[in-house]
Amino acid sequence: MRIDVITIFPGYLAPLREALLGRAIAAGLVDLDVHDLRDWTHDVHQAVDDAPYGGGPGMVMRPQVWGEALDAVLARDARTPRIVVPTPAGRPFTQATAQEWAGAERLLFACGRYEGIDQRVVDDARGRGLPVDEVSIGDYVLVGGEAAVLVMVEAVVRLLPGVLGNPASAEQDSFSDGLLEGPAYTRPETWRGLAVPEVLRSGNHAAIARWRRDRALERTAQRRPDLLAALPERALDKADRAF
Ligand SMILES: Nc1c(O)cccc1[N+](=O)[O-]
Repeated sequence: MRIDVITIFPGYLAPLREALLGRAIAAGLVDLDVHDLRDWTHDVHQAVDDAPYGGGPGMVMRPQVWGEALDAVLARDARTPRIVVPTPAGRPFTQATAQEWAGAERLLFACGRYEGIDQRVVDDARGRGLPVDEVSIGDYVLVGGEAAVLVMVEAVVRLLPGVLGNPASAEQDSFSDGLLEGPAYTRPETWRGLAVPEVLRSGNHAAIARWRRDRALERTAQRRPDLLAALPERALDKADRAF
């Protein structure tokens, strides 16, 4: 997978070259290119924004600069990318989104700042038949899209074949089966007077699996009833319903 990121703060994306993601790049599973949007400005001040039409607070990122940057970065590789624009006005980014994007040959993240990118940049890309996703990682206000890119790239890259040491862990993660993960424990058996649930030390794998499923159902019902309501009928077996 090739990943391009266009931003006015390239240094913000440095963590993408650390740890698991860094190892995926070193192993050749991911090609990462981070581009400075200001490389496509032509004025001494390297201006990337301007006042919004219609007035109002803040500044809007200029279409000319973004258009040139996207054209140049698109031309760097023959593979057509899914263009991703992180924005509070986007559709929610979920584990399903990460799984969908993990199948893409190329992702191109366009990081907006200020009040966002002139809408015509997205409209022009879509008008040329390019897939553009405007997505949000959550209902809160960030200063720009870079933090969202760190989140989304990690969620996607960990799903790529060969990235995780144990692929099974991706299948057992929270959300992968539509439920939140239940509590986890490790040694010692008792810590500050708190003991590990006996079933987990029983060696009875069927009982352990049932206990874990019940804790996941319980936690999801308590913390994210919306996820439980969204589960397809077939996702809950008879034992689940008895829970
Ligand atoms: N929430 C937010 C924002 O305020 C600015 C850029 C991107 C996002 N987001 O992806 O959620």
